Amino acid sequence: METLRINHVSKKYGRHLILDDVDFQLAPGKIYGLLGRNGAGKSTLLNIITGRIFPTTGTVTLGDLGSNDQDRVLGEIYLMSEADLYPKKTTIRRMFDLADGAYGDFDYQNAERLLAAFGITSSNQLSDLSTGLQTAAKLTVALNVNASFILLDEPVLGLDANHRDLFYKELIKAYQNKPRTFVLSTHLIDEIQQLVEHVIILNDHQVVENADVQAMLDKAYTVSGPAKLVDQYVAGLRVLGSDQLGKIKTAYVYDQLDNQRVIPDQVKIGHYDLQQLFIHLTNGGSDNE
Ligand SMILES: Nc1ncnc2c1ncn2[C@@H]1O[C@H](COP(=O)(O)OP(=O)(O)OP(=O)(O)O)[C@@H](O)[C@H]1O
Repeated sequence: METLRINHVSKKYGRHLILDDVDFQLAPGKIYGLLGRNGAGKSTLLNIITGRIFPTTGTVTLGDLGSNDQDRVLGEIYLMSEADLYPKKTTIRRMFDLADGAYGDFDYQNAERLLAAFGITSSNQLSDLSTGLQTAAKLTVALNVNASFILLDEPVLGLDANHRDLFYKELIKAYQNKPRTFVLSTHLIDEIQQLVEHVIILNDHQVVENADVQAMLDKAYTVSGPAKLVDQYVAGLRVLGSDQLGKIKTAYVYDQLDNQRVIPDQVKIGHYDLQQLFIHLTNGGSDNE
């Protein structure tokens, strides 16, 4: 399997810049999170990667396939999105057949098993299902399609907690049975923190973080205590934001701590999670500093 490269992609709608020089790679067999606030450009980017929208500048390439091999590139990428591309009255069985026709080797048996777990059958029409069960049907296609890169735009839209839990377990199962690259674009960051290995964060039209989750969390420290001592301790470190309650300040550091720096008794060091990190990286400096 080969690496999918998003090369300096920019997108403008009229004078509005939606994506600005977005450049990153998707390695084979890895689970990614694509995160960004509402309107950050995630769906636009996923649509560009799957050839549904053209970029204004930049390219998407797979391995050493050239621009003449666009069909082969697109044949390796599947996008599940909220957009309803199916004609009215399409049955789920027909969705399976379409995925089989386009990508070959659709796993009908596993798909039927998963549908049953979601409480639906393949004779159901997509448009007759509730929002959550439409998502479940689309996820069933996505987890059983024969593509090397599976992009999931809002994969848990409308799913209840039980069905979200089922989806996360099935995603791991699908990945373990046949390692492929999955990209999850979701706002439920807490729920995917354990699932994704690598995160790409879009903010203000650009990629502001592109790193392994563990490496990110390893430098996400809270430093709390009397404001003056906290300020002294974090001087020179990258601080994303801070909260202050009375005289107690908490600074959100995103940096390696300096082992040589003595931690004063009244200062406590802790960790914060991916969701907090996301908020601080994308809040446009509106912290209570
Ligand atoms: N066809 C279009 N014409 C003009 N502007 C568009 C078009 N499609 C998207 N946009 C704009 O591009 C921006 C990014 O939209 P996009 O749907 O990619 O964001 P997103 O990160 O997926 O957002 P959300 O998390 O809310 O779904 C938004 O400001 C949106 O209004």
